[in-house]
Amino acid sequence: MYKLEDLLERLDYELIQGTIEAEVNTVVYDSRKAQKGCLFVAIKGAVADGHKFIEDVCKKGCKVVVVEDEVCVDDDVTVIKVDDTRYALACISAAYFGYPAEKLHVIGITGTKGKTTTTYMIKSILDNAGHKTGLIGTIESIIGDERIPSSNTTPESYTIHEYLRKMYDAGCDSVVMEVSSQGLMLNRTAGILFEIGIFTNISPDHIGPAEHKDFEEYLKCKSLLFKQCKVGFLNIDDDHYEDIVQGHRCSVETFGFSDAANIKASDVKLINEPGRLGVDFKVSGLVNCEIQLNLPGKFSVYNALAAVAVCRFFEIDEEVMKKSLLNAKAKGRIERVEVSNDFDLMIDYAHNAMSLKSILTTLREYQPKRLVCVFGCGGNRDKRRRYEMGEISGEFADFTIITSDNPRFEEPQDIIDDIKVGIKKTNGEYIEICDRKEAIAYAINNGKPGDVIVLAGKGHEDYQEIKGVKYPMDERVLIQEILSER
Ligand SMILES: CC(=O)N[C@H]1[C@@H](OP(=O)(O)OP(=O)(O)OC[C@H]2O[C@@H](n3ccc(=O)[nH]c3=O)[C@H](O)[C@@H]2O)O[C@H](CO)[C@@H](O)[C@@H]1O[C@H](C)C(=O)N[C@@H](C)C(=O)N[C@H](CCC(=O)O)C(=O)O
Ligand SMILES: Nc1ncnc2c1ncn2[C@@H]1O[C@H](COP(=O)(O)OP(=O)(O)OP(=O)(O)O)[C@@H](O)[C@H]1O
Ligand SMILES: N[C@H](CCC[C@H](N)C(=O)O)C(=O)O
Ligand SMILES: [Mg+2]
Repeated sequence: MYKLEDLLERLDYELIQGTIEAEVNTVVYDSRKAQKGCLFVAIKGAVADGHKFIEDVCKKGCKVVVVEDEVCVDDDVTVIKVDDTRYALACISAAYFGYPAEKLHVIGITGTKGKTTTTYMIKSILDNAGHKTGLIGTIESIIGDERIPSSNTTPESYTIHEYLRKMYDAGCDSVVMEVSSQGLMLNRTAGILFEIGIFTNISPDHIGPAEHKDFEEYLKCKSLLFKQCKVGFLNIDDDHYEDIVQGHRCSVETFGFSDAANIKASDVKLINEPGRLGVDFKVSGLVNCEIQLNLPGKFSVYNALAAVAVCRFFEIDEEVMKKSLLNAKAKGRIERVEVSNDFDLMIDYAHNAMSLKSILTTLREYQPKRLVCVFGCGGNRDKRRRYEMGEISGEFADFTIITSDNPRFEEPQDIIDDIKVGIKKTNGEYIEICDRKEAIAYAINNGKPGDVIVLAGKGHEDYQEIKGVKYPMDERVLIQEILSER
């Protein structure tokens, strides 16, 4: 049992009725999980308002409700009023799980692109150096040997503290987590003092009715991380570096190609050898060494520089760092799959115009004979992605194979038709093959020496979602089937 007073110790609140001596057995923020003796936090969400379920949770035996609005409940229920129930949920959850964030080295990464890739780089280095490192991000959360698939990049605060506690119990000493702008905005990480905060980059994204109202708000949310970390490692080359760093409350170290960077990259060499599409570069400033990556492009250099900064902080042995970075990879992030000695194939998670442009322009620098892009777009998602990705692929790939992604509740052909509107604005050559496996087979079976094929959009996903059902579909498996059927 937990004493309410203890759960509220870091929160400003008003006791409306009842007593802070009350005891509760669990904390819930979803009425469907309410049970006898629980504390319920009422959250106003994008779709529902938790306050509407208060009568229901009280009927189920809830002892304490934490609210923003006035509510009418029986006298035996304690009512706690706060300004922001999401913030309250974060404070209460931290207390409920025994403040696990304070028992771990917590590294948070924010930015529009590169978060997932950089978390895996850092986890791999720390683990190889003898730390035991948990991970929370877009693909999954990793707690010791357990891997839990994610539904959000940065989960709700309750889940974060639950996972951090499990990590601590599993013997982890550190955790690296993606901190999305929505996570910061919605107080999912409120109350956590990150030991390290990392900023990769920012460009317009996640702007829309369910996300941020405009770029200014998006920018402001990302900068919040540097008001709640001890040390910040920031990309100084980003156009919005000054905006992000403004108002910071941490010590700052910068990375980038700029001369002003504390950790500076130079002498970039793009490597295109049989079996290795990568990049080598020199690091100078606070760290002096040479790094080799088996990931292509300048953007991979940025992700690695952030990891190098973390290594300096943890005093990681240089050889361990270099070896770990050479082997670093994240599932579905420019993931190279061996299909032929003649040409390369990558699985990538680019699912909007910005990331598709970044992956295609990066691969173009390696001067492939042809750059072939296989992609579709998700159904029931922003339609602009379709026109824009069509245009990008038409402009930056030599040949596009338009196919299906997760059609969800839409007709795949309608989505393809939208993509065609974009691609037709360019002179880009394309064909459409709705079935994703057939599309990939076409790309592989028509691969020519020197080609680079990108399968964009599904990255780590191992399913295809059609009309509410997730059917197994892993591009790695499809490729093996295609190769064995040849
Ligand atoms: C818009 C948004 O951020 N939605 C997130 C949010 O849902 P919500 O709080 O708005 O939920 P809601 O359905 O309106 O319900 C409000 C409250 O009523 C409660 N409720 C609801 C129904 C009921 O019967 N009883 C009840 O008590 C709910 O439990 C909730 O507490 O809280 C949920 C639980 O934490 C999230 O899973 C959900 O993320 C959705 C799936 C989402 O798509 N979010 C995106 C915008 C997002 O957060 N993305 C970022 C970045 C991704 C990236 O890096 O690209 C992320 O971190 O994932
Ligand atoms: N530093 C970077 N700058 C620009 N593009 C990048 C960078 N790192 C990776 N990318 C590209 O963006 C895609 C997504 O990368 P990653 O998953 O690491 O980013 P993320 O910030 O976690 O994105 P998301 O918000 O989609 O989860 C990659 O597949 C790659 O094409
Ligand atoms: N978080 C993104 C992922 C998209 C991945 C892509 N495969 C799709 O289904 O559109 C979204 O849900 O819009
Ligand atoms: Mg991510």
